[in-house]
Amino acid sequence: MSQHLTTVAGVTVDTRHFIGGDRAASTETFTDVSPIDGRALGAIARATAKEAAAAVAAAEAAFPGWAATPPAERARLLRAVADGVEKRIEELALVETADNGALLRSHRRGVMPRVAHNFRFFADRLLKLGHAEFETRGHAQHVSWDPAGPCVLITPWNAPLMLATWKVAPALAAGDTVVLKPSEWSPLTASLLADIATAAGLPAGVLNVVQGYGSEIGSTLTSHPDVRRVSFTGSVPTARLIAASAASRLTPLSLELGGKSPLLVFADADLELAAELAVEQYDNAGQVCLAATRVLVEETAAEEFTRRFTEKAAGLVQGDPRDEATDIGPLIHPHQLEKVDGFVTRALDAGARAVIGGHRGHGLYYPPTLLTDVDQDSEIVQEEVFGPVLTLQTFTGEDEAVRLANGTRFGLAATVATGDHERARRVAARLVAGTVWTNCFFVRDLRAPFGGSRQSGVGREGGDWSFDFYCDLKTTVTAPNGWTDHG
Ligand SMILES: NC(=O)C1=CN([C@@H]2O[C@H](COP(=O)(O)OP(=O)(O)OC[C@H]3O[C@@H](n4cnc5c(N)ncnc54)[C@H](O)[C@@H]3O)[C@@H](O)[C@H]2O)C=CC1
Ligand SMILES: O=C(O)/C=C/C=C(\O)C(=O)O
Repeated sequence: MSQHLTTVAGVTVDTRHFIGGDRAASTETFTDVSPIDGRALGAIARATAKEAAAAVAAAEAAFPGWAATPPAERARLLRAVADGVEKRIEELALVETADNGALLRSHRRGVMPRVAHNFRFFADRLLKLGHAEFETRGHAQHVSWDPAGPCVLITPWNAPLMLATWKVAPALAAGDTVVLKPSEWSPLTASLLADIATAAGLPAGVLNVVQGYGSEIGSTLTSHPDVRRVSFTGSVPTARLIAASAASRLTPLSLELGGKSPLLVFADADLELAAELAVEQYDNAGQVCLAATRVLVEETAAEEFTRRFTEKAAGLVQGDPRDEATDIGPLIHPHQLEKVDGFVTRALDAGARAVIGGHRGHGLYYPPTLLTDVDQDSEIVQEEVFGPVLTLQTFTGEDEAVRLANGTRFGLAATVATGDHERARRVAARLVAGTVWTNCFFVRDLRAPFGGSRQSGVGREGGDWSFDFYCDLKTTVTAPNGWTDHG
Protein backbone atom coordinates (compact mmCIF):
# COMPACT_ATOMS: atom_id res chain seq x y z
CA MET A 1 0.00 0.00 0.00
CA SER A 2 1.23 3.52 -0.82
CA GLN A 3 2.80 5.39 2.06
CA HIS A 4 0.12 8.02 1.49
CA LEU A 5 -2.77 5.70 2.21
CA THR A 6 -3.97 4.50 5.57
CA THR A 7 -6.67 2.01 6.45
CA VAL A 8 -9.09 3.02 9.17
CA ALA A 9 -11.89 0.65 10.20
CA GLY A 10 -11.35 -1.15 6.91
CA VAL A 11 -11.65 2.02 4.84
CA THR A 12 -8.75 3.34 2.76
CA VAL A 13 -8.08 7.03 3.33
CA ASP A 14 -5.59 9.19 1.44
CA THR A 15 -3.55 11.18 3.93
CA ARG A 16 -2.47 13.88 1.48
CA HIS A 17 -3.99 17.21 0.57
CA PHE A 18 -6.34 17.46 -2.38
CA ILE A 19 -5.33 20.42 -4.54
CA GLY A 20 -6.48 21.19 -8.07
CA GLY A 21 -7.96 17.73 -8.46
CA ASP A 22 -4.71 15.96 -7.52
CA ARG A 23 -3.33 14.55 -4.32
CA ALA A 24 -0.37 16.49 -2.97
CA ALA A 25 2.01 15.42 -0.23
CA SER A 26 3.94 17.57 2.26
CA THR A 27 7.45 17.02 3.52
CA GLU A 28 6.15 16.94 7.08
CA THR A 29 3.30 14.91 8.54
CA PHE A 30 1.43 14.77 11.84
CA THR A 31 0.03 11.68 13.54
CA ASP A 32 -3.72 11.40 13.76
CA VAL A 33 -4.71 9.44 16.86
CA SER A 34 -8.02 7.77 17.71
CA PRO A 35 -9.54 8.96 20.98
CA ILE A 36 -11.14 5.53 21.43
CA ASP A 37 -7.93 3.72 22.26
CA GLY A 38 -5.02 6.01 21.42
CA ARG A 39 -4.22 4.07 18.25
CA ALA A 40 -2.36 5.97 15.50
CA LEU A 41 -4.66 6.24 12.49
CA GLY A 42 -2.24 7.69 10.01
CA ALA A 43 0.53 10.14 9.17
CA ILE A 44 -1.34 13.10 7.75
CA ALA A 45 0.19 15.70 5.42
CA ARG A 46 1.11 18.81 7.37
CA ALA A 47 0.76 21.81 5.10
CA THR A 48 3.06 24.78 5.07
CA ALA A 49 2.21 28.18 3.64
CA LYS A 50 3.33 26.84 0.26
CA GLU A 51 0.59 24.18 0.03
CA ALA A 52 -1.98 26.52 1.54
CA ALA A 53 -1.21 29.10 -1.17
CA ALA A 54 -1.27 26.37 -3.84
CA ALA A 55 -4.78 25.38 -2.72
CA VAL A 56 -5.99 28.98 -2.98
CA ALA A 57 -4.36 29.26 -6.42
CA ALA A 58 -6.18 26.09 -7.53
CA ALA A 59 -9.47 27.48 -6.22
CA GLU A 60 -8.82 30.80 -7.98
CA ALA A 61 -8.00 29.05 -11.27
CA ALA A 62 -11.15 26.92 -11.12
CA PHE A 63 -13.41 29.82 -10.12
CA PRO A 64 -14.29 31.34 -13.55
CA GLY A 65 -15.35 27.96 -14.96
CA TRP A 66 -17.37 26.97 -11.90
CA ALA A 67 -19.00 30.39 -11.57
CA ALA A 68 -20.06 30.18 -15.23
CA THR A 69 -21.50 26.67 -14.80
CA PRO A 70 -25.29 27.01 -15.01
CA PRO A 71 -27.05 26.61 -11.64
CA ALA A 72 -28.92 23.52 -12.87
CA GLU A 73 -25.60 21.82 -13.63
CA ARG A 74 -24.10 22.88 -10.30
CA ALA A 75 -27.18 21.47 -8.58
CA ARG A 76 -26.85 18.21 -10.53
CA LEU A 77 -23.26 17.81 -9.39
CA LEU A 78 -24.13 18.58 -5.76
CA ARG A 79 -26.84 15.92 -5.90
CA ALA A 80 -24.28 13.50 -7.30
CA VAL A 81 -22.07 14.28 -4.29
CA ALA A 82 -25.07 13.60 -2.03
CA ASP A 83 -25.59 10.25 -3.79
CA GLY A 84 -21.90 9.47 -3.25
CA VAL A 85 -22.17 10.28 0.45
CA GLU A 86 -25.26 8.10 0.77
CA LYS A 87 -23.48 5.17 -0.85
CA ARG A 88 -20.64 5.48 1.66
CA ILE A 89 -22.56 6.29 4.86
CA GLU A 90 -21.28 3.19 6.65
CA GLU A 91 -17.65 3.89 5.72
CA LEU A 92 -17.91 7.57 6.61
CA ALA A 93 -19.52 6.69 9.93
CA LEU A 94 -16.83 4.14 10.81
CA VAL A 95 -13.99 6.51 9.93
CA GLU A 96 -15.51 9.52 11.70
CA THR A 97 -16.07 7.51 14.88
CA ALA A 98 -12.50 6.20 14.84
CA ASP A 99 -11.26 9.75 14.28
CA ASN A 100 -13.29 11.84 16.72
CA GLY A 101 -14.82 9.29 19.10
CA ALA A 102 -18.45 10.33 18.63
CA LEU A 103 -21.07 7.57 18.65
CA LEU A 104 -21.11 5.25 15.66
CA ARG A 105 -24.88 4.83 15.95
CA SER A 106 -25.34 8.62 15.66
CA HIS A 107 -22.98 8.85 12.69
CA ARG A 108 -24.80 6.02 10.91
CA ARG A 109 -28.34 7.06 11.55
CA GLY A 110 -28.21 10.81 12.04
CA VAL A 111 -25.04 12.63 11.14
CA MET A 112 -23.97 11.11 7.81
CA PRO A 113 -27.49 11.18 6.34
CA ARG A 114 -27.46 14.88 7.26
CA VAL A 115 -24.20 15.29 5.33
CA ALA A 116 -25.94 14.01 2.19
CA HIS A 117 -28.93 16.23 2.99
CA ASN A 118 -26.66 19.28 3.20
CA PHE A 119 -25.73 18.84 -0.47
CA ARG A 120 -29.26 18.05 -1.61
CA PHE A 121 -30.76 20.91 0.36
CA PHE A 122 -28.48 23.59 -1.07
CA ALA A 123 -28.80 22.14 -4.59
CA ASP A 124 -32.59 22.51 -4.33
CA ARG A 125 -32.38 25.89 -2.67
CA LEU A 126 -30.07 27.25 -5.37
CA LEU A 127 -32.73 26.58 -7.98
CA LYS A 128 -35.37 28.34 -5.88
CA LEU A 129 -33.40 31.51 -5.13
CA GLY A 130 -35.62 34.50 -5.80
CA HIS A 131 -34.07 36.83 -8.38
CA ALA A 132 -36.07 39.93 -7.56
CA GLU A 133 -37.31 41.97 -10.53
CA PHE A 134 -39.16 45.26 -10.28
CA GLU A 135 -39.50 48.59 -12.00
CA THR A 136 -38.37 52.02 -10.83
CA ARG A 137 -39.67 54.97 -12.90
CA GLY A 138 -39.73 52.73 -15.97
CA HIS A 139 -36.29 51.26 -15.28
CA ALA A 140 -36.07 47.48 -14.91
CA GLN A 141 -34.27 46.34 -11.78
CA HIS A 142 -32.92 42.84 -11.48
CA VAL A 143 -31.23 41.43 -8.39
CA SER A 144 -28.86 38.51 -8.95
CA TRP A 145 -26.89 36.22 -6.62
CA ASP A 146 -23.43 36.26 -8.17
CA PRO A 147 -20.65 33.86 -7.19
CA ALA A 148 -18.11 35.61 -4.98
CA GLY A 149 -14.87 33.69 -5.52
CA PRO A 150 -12.63 31.28 -3.59
CA CYS A 151 -13.75 30.63 -0.02
CA VAL A 152 -11.68 29.39 2.90
CA LEU A 153 -13.64 27.12 5.23
CA ILE A 154 -12.05 26.24 8.57
CA THR A 155 -13.87 23.60 10.54
CA PRO A 156 -13.77 21.85 13.93
CA TRP A 157 -13.55 18.29 15.17
CA ASN A 158 -16.76 17.76 17.13
CA ALA A 159 -18.92 17.03 14.05
CA PRO A 160 -16.25 17.21 11.35
CA LEU A 161 -17.98 16.29 8.11
CA MET A 162 -21.42 17.58 9.10
CA LEU A 163 -20.14 21.03 10.00
CA ALA A 164 -17.75 21.16 7.03
CA THR A 165 -20.48 20.33 4.53
CA TRP A 166 -22.75 22.99 6.01
CA LYS A 167 -20.24 25.36 4.49
CA VAL A 168 -18.96 23.40 1.48
CA ALA A 169 -22.43 22.70 0.04
CA PRO A 170 -23.78 26.28 -0.03
CA ALA A 171 -20.43 27.70 -1.15
CA LEU A 172 -20.31 25.33 -4.12
CA ALA A 173 -24.00 25.87 -4.84
CA ALA A 174 -23.35 29.62 -4.91
CA GLY A 175 -20.71 29.12 -7.62
CA ASP A 176 -17.77 29.70 -5.31
CA THR A 177 -14.73 27.45 -5.13
CA VAL A 178 -13.50 26.10 -1.83
CA VAL A 179 -10.41 25.50 0.24
CA LEU A 180 -11.46 23.34 3.18
CA LYS A 181 -9.15 23.09 6.20
CA PRO A 182 -10.48 20.42 8.58
CA SER A 183 -9.33 20.21 12.16
CA GLU A 184 -6.01 18.45 12.71
CA TRP A 185 -7.78 16.35 15.36
CA SER A 186 -10.22 14.86 12.83
CA PRO A 187 -8.81 15.16 9.31
CA LEU A 188 -10.00 11.92 7.69
CA THR A 189 -13.55 12.37 6.42
CA ALA A 190 -12.61 15.58 4.58
CA SER A 191 -10.23 13.44 2.54
CA LEU A 192 -13.02 10.97 1.81
CA LEU A 193 -15.24 13.87 0.75
CA ALA A 194 -12.60 14.81 -1.83
CA ASP A 195 -12.79 11.25 -3.21
CA ILE A 196 -16.58 11.39 -3.31
CA ALA A 197 -16.57 14.78 -5.06
CA THR A 198 -14.12 13.51 -7.67
CA ALA A 199 -16.22 10.42 -8.32
CA ALA A 200 -19.29 12.66 -8.64
CA GLY A 201 -17.56 14.62 -11.41
CA LEU A 202 -16.84 17.89 -9.62
CA PRO A 203 -14.29 19.73 -11.78
CA ALA A 204 -10.68 19.92 -10.57
CA GLY A 205 -9.93 22.83 -8.24
CA VAL A 206 -13.57 23.47 -7.26
CA LEU A 207 -13.09 21.71 -3.92
CA ASN A 208 -9.62 21.63 -2.36
CA VAL A 209 -8.68 20.14 1.00
CA VAL A 210 -5.62 21.24 2.93
CA GLN A 211 -4.54 19.26 5.98
CA GLY A 212 -2.54 20.68 8.84
CA TYR A 213 -2.46 22.97 11.83
CA GLY A 214 -4.49 26.13 11.80
CA SER A 215 -1.80 27.84 13.82
CA GLU A 216 0.68 27.17 10.99
CA ILE A 217 -1.33 27.84 7.82
CA GLY A 218 -4.35 29.75 9.09
CA SER A 219 -3.08 33.22 8.35
CA THR A 220 -1.90 32.29 4.84
CA LEU A 221 -5.41 31.17 4.08
CA THR A 222 -7.38 33.87 5.85
CA SER A 223 -5.33 36.87 4.70
CA HIS A 224 -4.86 35.71 1.11
CA PRO A 225 -5.77 38.45 -1.39
CA ASP A 226 -7.66 36.04 -3.69
CA VAL A 227 -9.91 34.70 -0.94
CA ARG A 228 -13.37 36.31 -1.03
CA ARG A 229 -14.98 34.66 2.00
CA VAL A 230 -13.77 33.05 5.23
CA SER A 231 -16.14 30.84 7.19
CA PHE A 232 -15.12 29.37 10.53
CA THR A 233 -16.66 27.15 13.19
CA GLY A 234 -14.72 26.80 16.42
CA SER A 235 -13.61 28.65 19.49
CA VAL A 236 -13.84 32.36 20.29
CA PRO A 237 -10.06 32.88 20.74
CA THR A 238 -9.33 31.34 17.32
CA ALA A 239 -12.16 33.39 15.81
CA ARG A 240 -10.46 36.56 17.05
CA LEU A 241 -7.20 35.56 15.31
CA ILE A 242 -9.05 34.74 12.11
CA ALA A 243 -11.04 37.97 12.20
CA ALA A 244 -7.86 40.01 12.69
CA SER A 245 -6.16 38.21 9.82
CA ALA A 246 -9.14 38.54 7.44
CA ALA A 247 -9.46 42.21 8.41
CA SER A 248 -6.21 42.96 6.59
CA ARG A 249 -8.14 42.44 3.30
CA LEU A 250 -11.60 43.21 4.69
CA THR A 251 -12.60 39.69 3.68
CA PRO A 252 -16.19 38.94 4.77
CA LEU A 253 -16.43 36.45 7.64
CA SER A 254 -18.97 34.02 8.96
CA LEU A 255 -18.26 32.83 12.50
CA GLU A 256 -20.09 30.01 14.29
CA LEU A 257 -18.62 29.96 17.78
CA GLY A 258 -19.16 28.57 21.19
CA GLY A 259 -22.01 28.64 23.61
CA LYS A 260 -23.00 28.40 27.24
CA SER A 261 -26.65 27.80 26.62
CA PRO A 262 -29.24 27.62 29.40
CA LEU A 263 -31.94 25.04 30.02
CA LEU A 264 -34.67 26.82 31.98
CA VAL A 265 -36.88 24.45 33.95
CA PHE A 266 -40.01 26.02 35.41
CA ALA A 267 -41.90 24.34 38.22
CA ASP A 268 -44.91 23.90 35.93
CA ALA A 269 -42.88 21.81 33.47
CA ASP A 270 -43.16 18.11 32.87
CA LEU A 271 -40.17 17.34 35.10
CA GLU A 272 -39.66 13.93 33.56
CA LEU A 273 -39.22 15.59 30.16
CA ALA A 274 -37.05 18.33 31.66
CA ALA A 275 -34.73 15.75 33.21
CA GLU A 276 -34.60 13.91 29.88
CA LEU A 277 -33.67 17.15 28.10
CA ALA A 278 -30.91 17.80 30.64
CA VAL A 279 -29.42 14.34 30.24
CA GLU A 280 -29.45 14.81 26.44
CA GLN A 281 -26.86 17.54 26.89
CA TYR A 282 -24.21 14.86 27.44
CA ASP A 283 -24.52 13.88 23.78
CA ASN A 284 -21.13 13.68 22.03
CA ALA A 285 -19.57 13.83 25.51
CA GLY A 286 -20.80 17.41 25.74
CA GLN A 287 -18.66 18.50 22.79
CA VAL A 288 -21.53 20.31 21.11
CA CYS A 289 -21.66 24.06 20.72
CA LEU A 290 -25.45 24.05 21.23
CA ALA A 291 -25.38 22.06 24.46
CA ALA A 292 -27.50 23.57 27.22
CA THR A 293 -24.82 23.24 29.87
CA ARG A 294 -26.37 25.61 32.39
CA VAL A 295 -29.42 24.01 33.96
CA LEU A 296 -31.56 26.66 35.67
CA VAL A 297 -34.36 25.20 37.78
CA GLU A 298 -37.15 26.99 39.61
CA GLU A 299 -36.40 26.68 43.33
CA THR A 300 -39.59 24.79 44.21
CA ALA A 301 -38.90 22.07 41.63
CA ALA A 302 -35.17 21.72 42.20
CA GLU A 303 -35.24 18.71 44.49
CA GLU A 304 -37.63 16.69 42.36
CA PHE A 305 -35.84 17.66 39.15
CA THR A 306 -32.47 16.64 40.60
CA ARG A 307 -33.86 13.29 41.73
CA ARG A 308 -35.20 12.50 38.27
CA PHE A 309 -32.08 13.80 36.54
CA THR A 310 -29.77 11.70 38.74
CA GLU A 311 -31.85 8.61 38.10
CA LYS A 312 -31.69 9.08 34.33
CA ALA A 313 -28.00 9.98 34.30
CA ALA A 314 -27.23 6.77 36.23
CA GLY A 315 -28.63 4.85 33.26
CA LEU A 316 -26.15 6.37 30.79
CA VAL A 317 -23.64 3.92 29.37
CA GLN A 318 -20.15 5.30 28.86
CA GLY A 319 -17.67 3.37 26.77
CA ASP A 320 -16.53 2.43 23.30
CA PRO A 321 -18.47 4.65 20.85
CA ARG A 322 -18.63 1.78 18.36
CA ASP A 323 -20.93 -0.20 20.67
CA GLU A 324 -24.59 0.24 19.94
CA ALA A 325 -25.40 0.43 23.68
CA THR A 326 -22.98 3.29 24.39
CA ASP A 327 -24.41 6.73 25.15
CA ILE A 328 -21.22 8.66 25.89
CA GLY A 329 -17.83 8.11 24.27
CA PRO A 330 -14.43 9.65 24.97
CA LEU A 331 -13.32 13.24 24.74
CA ILE A 332 -11.50 13.95 21.49
CA HIS A 333 -7.95 14.54 22.72
CA PRO A 334 -5.75 14.58 25.84
CA HIS A 335 -5.66 18.40 25.61
CA GLN A 336 -9.45 18.46 25.76
CA LEU A 337 -9.38 16.15 28.79
CA GLU A 338 -6.95 18.46 30.57
CA LYS A 339 -9.12 21.43 29.69
CA VAL A 340 -12.34 19.82 30.95
CA ASP A 341 -10.74 18.45 34.10
CA GLY A 342 -9.13 21.82 34.79
CA PHE A 343 -12.51 23.56 34.70
CA VAL A 344 -14.08 21.00 37.04
CA THR A 345 -11.17 20.96 39.49
CA ARG A 346 -11.13 24.76 39.74
CA ALA A 347 -14.91 24.82 40.24
CA LEU A 348 -14.72 22.24 43.05
CA ASP A 349 -11.85 24.18 44.64
CA ALA A 350 -14.04 27.28 44.52
CA GLY A 351 -16.82 25.53 46.48
CA ALA A 352 -18.93 23.75 43.85
CA ARG A 353 -20.47 20.40 44.77
CA ALA A 354 -20.60 17.46 42.36
CA VAL A 355 -24.07 15.93 42.24
CA ILE A 356 -22.69 13.33 39.84
CA GLY A 357 -19.18 12.86 38.39
CA GLY A 358 -16.67 15.60 39.09
CA HIS A 359 -13.53 13.54 38.54
CA ARG A 360 -11.59 11.83 35.75
CA GLY A 361 -12.57 8.40 34.46
CA HIS A 362 -10.30 6.05 32.56
CA GLY A 363 -8.39 7.41 29.57
CA LEU A 364 -10.29 10.09 27.70
CA TYR A 365 -13.63 8.88 29.09
CA TYR A 366 -14.72 11.72 31.39
CA PRO A 367 -17.78 10.76 33.48
CA PRO A 368 -20.97 12.82 33.09
CA THR A 369 -20.84 15.57 35.68
CA LEU A 370 -23.35 17.91 37.30
CA LEU A 371 -22.02 20.67 39.54
CA THR A 372 -24.16 22.74 41.86
CA ASP A 373 -23.49 25.49 44.43
CA VAL A 374 -21.96 27.60 41.66
CA ASP A 375 -22.05 31.38 41.36
CA GLN A 376 -23.35 33.12 38.27
CA ASP A 377 -20.05 34.94 37.78
CA SER A 378 -17.85 31.87 38.35
CA GLU A 379 -15.66 30.46 35.60
CA ILE A 380 -17.62 27.20 35.39
CA VAL A 381 -20.85 29.11 34.68
CA GLN A 382 -19.34 31.67 32.33
CA GLU A 383 -16.88 29.70 30.16
CA GLU A 384 -17.50 26.99 27.57
CA VAL A 385 -16.17 23.68 28.93
CA PHE A 386 -16.94 21.52 25.86
CA GLY A 387 -17.16 18.31 27.85
CA PRO A 388 -19.87 16.34 29.71
CA VAL A 389 -20.16 18.95 32.44
CA LEU A 390 -23.40 20.70 33.42
CA THR A 391 -24.04 23.20 36.18
CA LEU A 392 -27.26 23.54 38.16
CA GLN A 393 -28.54 26.85 39.55
CA THR A 394 -31.92 27.70 40.97
CA PHE A 395 -34.12 30.75 40.40
CA THR A 396 -37.31 32.28 41.68
CA GLY A 397 -39.67 33.63 39.02
CA GLU A 398 -39.31 34.56 35.38
CA ASP A 399 -37.27 37.71 35.84
CA GLU A 400 -34.50 35.93 37.67
CA ALA A 401 -34.63 33.01 35.22
CA VAL A 402 -34.15 35.35 32.27
CA ARG A 403 -31.43 37.34 34.05
CA LEU A 404 -29.40 34.20 34.74
CA ALA A 405 -30.07 32.76 31.27
CA ASN A 406 -28.87 35.92 29.52
CA GLY A 407 -26.02 36.48 31.96
CA THR A 408 -23.06 35.28 29.89
CA ARG A 409 -21.16 36.66 26.90
CA PHE A 410 -22.69 33.93 24.69
CA GLY A 411 -26.04 33.70 22.94
CA LEU A 412 -26.16 30.57 20.82
CA ALA A 413 -29.24 28.70 22.03
CA ALA A 414 -31.65 28.23 24.91
CA THR A 415 -34.16 25.59 25.95
CA VAL A 416 -37.27 26.30 28.00
CA ALA A 417 -39.22 23.60 29.84
CA THR A 418 -42.64 24.78 30.95
CA GLY A 419 -46.23 23.62 30.86
CA ASP A 420 -47.50 27.13 30.18
CA HIS A 421 -47.66 28.28 26.54
CA GLU A 422 -47.90 31.93 27.44
CA ARG A 423 -44.87 31.72 29.67
CA ALA A 424 -42.94 29.93 26.93
CA ARG A 425 -43.70 32.76 24.50
CA ARG A 426 -42.90 35.49 27.03
CA VAL A 427 -39.61 33.94 28.11
CA ALA A 428 -38.47 33.05 24.59
CA ALA A 429 -39.02 36.66 23.54
CA ARG A 430 -36.69 37.86 26.30
CA LEU A 431 -33.87 35.37 25.71
CA VAL A 432 -30.73 36.35 23.79
CA ALA A 433 -30.16 33.30 21.60
CA GLY A 434 -29.96 32.29 17.95
CA THR A 435 -32.33 29.36 18.62
CA VAL A 436 -34.85 28.82 21.42
CA TRP A 437 -36.42 25.39 21.89
CA THR A 438 -39.50 24.91 24.04
CA ASN A 439 -40.00 21.49 25.64
CA CYS A 440 -37.62 19.98 23.08
CA PHE A 441 -33.98 20.11 22.08
CA PHE A 442 -31.92 19.81 18.90
CA VAL A 443 -34.81 19.89 16.47
CA ARG A 444 -32.78 21.21 13.56
CA ASP A 445 -33.84 22.21 10.06
CA LEU A 446 -31.62 23.70 7.36
CA ARG A 447 -34.42 26.09 6.41
CA ALA A 448 -33.91 27.90 9.72
CA PRO A 449 -31.09 30.37 10.31
CA PHE A 450 -28.40 28.90 12.52
CA GLY A 451 -25.92 30.94 14.50
CA GLY A 452 -25.39 32.91 17.62
CA SER A 453 -25.75 36.33 19.16
CA ARG A 454 -23.08 38.16 21.17
CA GLN A 455 -19.81 36.17 21.14
CA SER A 456 -21.47 33.02 19.84
CA GLY A 457 -20.95 34.19 16.33
CA VAL A 458 -21.23 36.58 13.45
CA GLY A 459 -23.83 35.89 10.78
CA ARG A 460 -26.15 32.96 10.20
CA GLU A 461 -25.92 29.75 8.18
CA GLY A 462 -28.79 27.80 6.62
CA GLY A 463 -31.48 28.62 4.05
CA ASP A 464 -30.94 31.75 1.99
CA TRP A 465 -28.76 33.15 4.79
CA SER A 466 -25.97 30.89 3.52
CA PHE A 467 -26.40 32.27 -0.01
CA ASP A 468 -26.45 35.76 1.41
CA PHE A 469 -22.96 35.12 2.74
CA TYR A 470 -21.44 33.15 -0.14
CA CYS A 471 -22.84 35.35 -2.95
CA ASP A 472 -22.12 38.84 -4.16
CA LEU A 473 -25.60 40.28 -4.53
CA LYS A 474 -25.89 42.53 -7.55
CA THR A 475 -28.59 44.90 -8.75
CA THR A 476 -28.69 45.59 -12.51
CA VAL A 477 -30.77 48.60 -13.53
CA THR A 478 -31.74 49.05 -17.19
CA ALA A 479 -33.07 52.26 -18.69
CA PRO A 480 -36.35 51.95 -20.64
CA ASN A 481 -35.25 53.43 -23.96
CA GLY A 482 -31.50 53.31 -23.84
CA TRP A 483 -30.86 50.72 -26.55
CA THR A 484 -28.82 51.42 -29.67
CA ASP A 485 -29.36 48.60 -32.08
CA HIS A 486 -26.21 48.09 -34.13
CA GLY A 487 -28.01 45.25 -35.88
N1 LIG B 1 -18.45 24.44 17.22
C1 LIG B 1 -17.90 24.96 18.28
O1 LIG B 1 -18.47 25.78 18.88
C2 LIG B 1 -16.58 24.48 18.71
C3 LIG B 1 -15.99 25.03 19.80
N2 LIG B 1 -14.80 24.61 20.19
C4 LIG B 1 -14.23 25.22 21.39
O2 LIG B 1 -12.88 25.48 21.16
C5 LIG B 1 -12.09 24.88 22.15
C6 LIG B 1 -10.77 24.50 21.61
O3 LIG B 1 -10.91 23.59 20.55
P1 LIG B 1 -9.96 23.70 19.30
O4 LIG B 1 -10.03 22.52 18.42
O5 LIG B 1 -8.61 24.10 19.79
O6 LIG B 1 -10.71 24.85 18.52
P2 LIG B 1 -10.13 25.86 17.52
O7 LIG B 1 -11.10 26.94 17.41
O8 LIG B 1 -8.74 26.24 17.86
O9 LIG B 1 -10.02 25.00 16.15
C7 LIG B 1 -10.99 24.93 15.17
C8 LIG B 1 -10.31 25.03 13.82
O10 LIG B 1 -9.57 26.24 13.73
C9 LIG B 1 -8.27 25.98 13.21
N3 LIG B 1 -7.34 27.01 13.67
C10 LIG B 1 -6.65 27.05 14.83
N4 LIG B 1 -5.90 28.17 14.89
C11 LIG B 1 -6.12 28.85 13.74
C12 LIG B 1 -5.64 30.08 13.21
N5 LIG B 1 -4.81 30.84 13.89
N6 LIG B 1 -6.09 30.47 12.00
C13 LIG B 1 -6.94 29.72 11.32
N7 LIG B 1 -7.44 28.54 11.75
C14 LIG B 1 -7.04 28.12 12.96
C15 LIG B 1 -7.98 24.59 13.69
O11 LIG B 1 -6.94 24.01 12.92
C16 LIG B 1 -9.32 23.91 13.50
O12 LIG B 1 -9.47 23.53 12.14
C17 LIG B 1 -12.94 23.74 22.65
O13 LIG B 1 -12.59 23.36 23.92
C18 LIG B 1 -14.31 24.33 22.58
O14 LIG B 1 -14.55 25.10 23.73
C19 LIG B 1 -14.11 23.67 19.50
C20 LIG B 1 -14.64 23.07 18.40
C21 LIG B 1 -15.95 23.42 17.93
O1 LIG C 1 -25.98 19.60 14.31
C1 LIG C 1 -26.30 20.80 14.28
O2 LIG C 1 -27.35 21.17 13.74
C2 LIG C 1 -25.43 21.80 14.86
C3 LIG C 1 -24.31 21.43 15.42
C4 LIG C 1 -23.38 22.40 15.82
C5 LIG C 1 -22.33 22.10 16.55
O3 LIG C 1 -22.26 20.95 17.21
C6 LIG C 1 -21.16 22.94 16.69
O4 LIG C 1 -20.98 23.88 15.89
O5 LIG C 1 -20.38 22.64 17.57
